[in-house]
Amino acid sequence: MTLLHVDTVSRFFGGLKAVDQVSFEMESGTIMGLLGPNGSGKTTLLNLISGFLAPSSGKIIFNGRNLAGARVDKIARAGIARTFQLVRILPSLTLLENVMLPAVFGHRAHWGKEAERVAHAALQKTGLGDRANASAGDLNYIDQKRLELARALAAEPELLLLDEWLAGLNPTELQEGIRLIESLSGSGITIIMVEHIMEAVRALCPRCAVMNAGRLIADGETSTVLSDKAVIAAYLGDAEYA
Ligand SMILES: Nc1ncnc2c1ncn2[C@@H]1O[C@H](COP(=O)(O)OP(=O)(O)OP(=O)(O)O)[C@@H](O)[C@H]1O
Repeated sequence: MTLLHVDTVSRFFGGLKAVDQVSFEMESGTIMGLLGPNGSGKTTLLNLISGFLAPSSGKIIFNGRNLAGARVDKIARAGIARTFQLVRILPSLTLLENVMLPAVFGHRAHWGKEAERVAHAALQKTGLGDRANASAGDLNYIDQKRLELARALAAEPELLLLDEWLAGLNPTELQEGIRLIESLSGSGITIIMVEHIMEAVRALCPRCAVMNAGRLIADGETSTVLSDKAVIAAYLGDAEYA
């Protein structure tokens, strides 16, 4: 079943085409890497899908409904959650309080004990289960990233958008992170992951799409896409192919 259809979506900032007529579809339960050089429009595209920005034109059809331009809270309720490149945890709250908020305001709008159960489950999945009452402000970098992911998972999304969630991890943490995303994907969540770490893309994503200067320049089987001339040129900055 098609879960997401991004249909000729564009977003301009003044004269800059940050996202330019991008189209793709995703089947439910699949995982896709979203690649591209710095400034190519990847985060803007995630912002458009998650409602942090409205598209200048085009449709974003999720579960059959066009969500283009809808408010962030409506999109979260519809079943889309995301992580941010710079983590957005609430340092003055406990880990549990951090994940309770999306459990309440996310896809299934839980209350009371049920919200607490979902929040605990999200902490458990990300390896923070035994620290629910610790202060988020005391976490080290990897644990902040885990909490950022737990917040997205507590919203119980059907579509999870990861914006360089693996960036900055050491080699051991990276392997743990890859296993964690693998298990999420195995549990049926549909995932788009913006990622620069090719090892992770190859390990996790049978499909990847590549952006350059706002346009989608490739979309297909990962090893084919990564050996595509235009993709290599985009990464190397060769205007002839890019
Ligand atoms: N709010 C904004 N206002 C103006 N320009 C913006 C805004 N957000 C992004 N841009 C511009 O849009 C283009 C695409 O940026 P975007 O952050 O989406 O790229 P990216 O592929 O995610 O890059 P990176 O890999 O460095 O995160 C860039 O030229 C950027 O400067």
